[in-house]
Amino acid sequence: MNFSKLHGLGNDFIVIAGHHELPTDVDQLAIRLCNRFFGIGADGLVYILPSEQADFKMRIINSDGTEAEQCGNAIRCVSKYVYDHGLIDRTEITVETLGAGVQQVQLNLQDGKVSTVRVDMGQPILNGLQVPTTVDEAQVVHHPIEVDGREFHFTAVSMGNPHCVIYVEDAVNFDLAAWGPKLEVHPMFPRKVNVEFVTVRDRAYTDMRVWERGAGPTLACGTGACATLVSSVLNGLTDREATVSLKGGDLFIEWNEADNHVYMTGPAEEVYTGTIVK
Ligand SMILES: N[C@H](CCC[C@H](N)C(=O)O)C(=O)O
Repeated sequence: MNFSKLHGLGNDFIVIAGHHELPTDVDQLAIRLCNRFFGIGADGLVYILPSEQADFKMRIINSDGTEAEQCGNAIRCVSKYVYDHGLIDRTEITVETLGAGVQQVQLNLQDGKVSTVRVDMGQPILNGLQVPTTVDEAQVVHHPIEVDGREFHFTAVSMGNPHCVIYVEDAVNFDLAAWGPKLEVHPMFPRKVNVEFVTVRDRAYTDMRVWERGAGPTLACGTGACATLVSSVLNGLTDREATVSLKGGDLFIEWNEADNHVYMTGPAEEVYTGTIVK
């Protein structure tokens, strides 16, 4: 079975196209192939499948075998793959996702290949029970949460997948491993959660480091960057357009006031193609 290895700011994926449905053991396949010593190594396994409501369907399986409803960096990688590999010849395409509906995607070319991608990530979900969290409020903003005797305050945002955004003094040097795993599985999040630690530098620039649900510390998280911008607007900390600077690089995020949609712009790169022999 052939695959391609692509990444969005170092958040990397094994991409498989040409199938009509997920293999029944896709969870075990993702665990095996994403292993960075015994497999190919990646944060996730992505299938490009046919769709009845969009140009393509994307399914994303985390490296722990759990399926995610949406993935911002992966949708940019999928969009690059289908254009660069000649599966489509348009630069405005649509991609069906499991948990965020059909997304409009704009491809920006350089020397005939996709260099950056602008994705309409849809409307953020802010209702506490719908994110989901156990907090029954219309919006969960600066809400207290305690882990191991330390109190944080978080803002909950879903981009199809759940996010917990926490503001800290120095996100770049924050001890992700100490607190990320505990918050990921906190009982306040019925479907677990992606955790973003953020430091706002000014109204158009934030630093963010992420502990991802089902994948751990990644170099970048597209949906997490969208959640960070939405949270920062709700907390009065940034304007509706800002750069979210991640360990792997920068994403430009806009939360459009007119249509309430969040737009994410960033790169996607293909590193190699290969064949899975077992
Ligand atoms: N681990 C995430 C899925 C990948 C999201 C991230 N890689 C992105 O770019 O949005 C989850 O379980 O919700």
